[in-house]
Amino acid sequence: MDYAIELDGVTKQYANFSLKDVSFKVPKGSIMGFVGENGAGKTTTLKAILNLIRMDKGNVTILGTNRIQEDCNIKEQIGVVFDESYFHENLNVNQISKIMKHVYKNWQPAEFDMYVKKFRLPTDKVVKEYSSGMKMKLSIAVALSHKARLLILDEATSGLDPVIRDEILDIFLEFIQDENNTILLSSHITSDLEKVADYITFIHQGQIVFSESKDELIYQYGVVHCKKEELSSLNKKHIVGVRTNQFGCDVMVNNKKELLRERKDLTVDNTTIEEIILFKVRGE
Ligand SMILES: Nc1ncnc2c1ncn2[C@@H]1O[C@H](COP(=O)(O)OP(=O)(O)OP(=O)(O)O)[C@@H](O)[C@H]1O
Repeated sequence: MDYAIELDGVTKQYANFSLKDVSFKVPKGSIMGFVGENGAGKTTTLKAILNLIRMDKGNVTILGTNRIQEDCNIKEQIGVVFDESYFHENLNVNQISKIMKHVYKNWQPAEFDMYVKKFRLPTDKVVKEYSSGMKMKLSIAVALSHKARLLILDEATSGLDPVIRDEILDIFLEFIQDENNTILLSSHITSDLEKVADYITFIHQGQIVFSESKDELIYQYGVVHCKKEELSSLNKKHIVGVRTNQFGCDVMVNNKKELLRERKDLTVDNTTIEEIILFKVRGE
């Protein structure tokens, strides 16, 4: 398989936080959803990928190079959206388009105008008069208008209303119809990722908990409801987390097919990405 991004043992130590030995791969032609709680290390990981911070250890290969800082051609092929706006506050969209022509060799003014209309961005206002959602849409419009092959988006859809979020998710799905295009998208909104992601990488306290195909996760994981006294009879190797309540236990398992082969008496319910994450983080 061809990969757009490969992280191998990426480590970064801050005073009160460390990214520990982070390794995962983003296959070309796919959307990878990157999830984790506030402060789990998502932005730090994305910055390490883009060489915006210096890693203590590890290696990142992005679009085939591990020297992104020296490779302007590769930089041109990456569209980046972080949650802060990086456009000058006194510019309007027409002025931004003129500037971008000098930043990107492949700047597409007509495509940019199309996104400006689609995202209903006001052309008569300057950036400082934009709402935070408008600023986010502007960043996404720019990222999509220079023939990028890879989009790296940090919480890019989080501040947007459901209608425009849905439109943008459809644009992302369209973008990866070209199998050379890839998206790495961090988000708290797991329903968005359930809609568009092919793979999910979950980071918790600076460490990767899993990086797997979304369909496999949903197909393999499930929830067993049982009485507390039945818990010890379940094969431990399948158990990811347990939550007890006044009626009994909910048990997240990671191989429902095998468990059902071993225990024909059990019923295993289907689950969601959100539930898997909650069990991993908050399960006993
Ligand atoms: N430059 C820095 N110096 C010291 N600590 C930092 C620095 N940048 C980030 N951190 C710490 O690293 C941890 C992870 O931050 P990061 O922004 O990567 O999390 P995140 O998963 O993106 O969170 P959120 O979902 O809230 O954006 C936090 O505890 C943060 O305070």
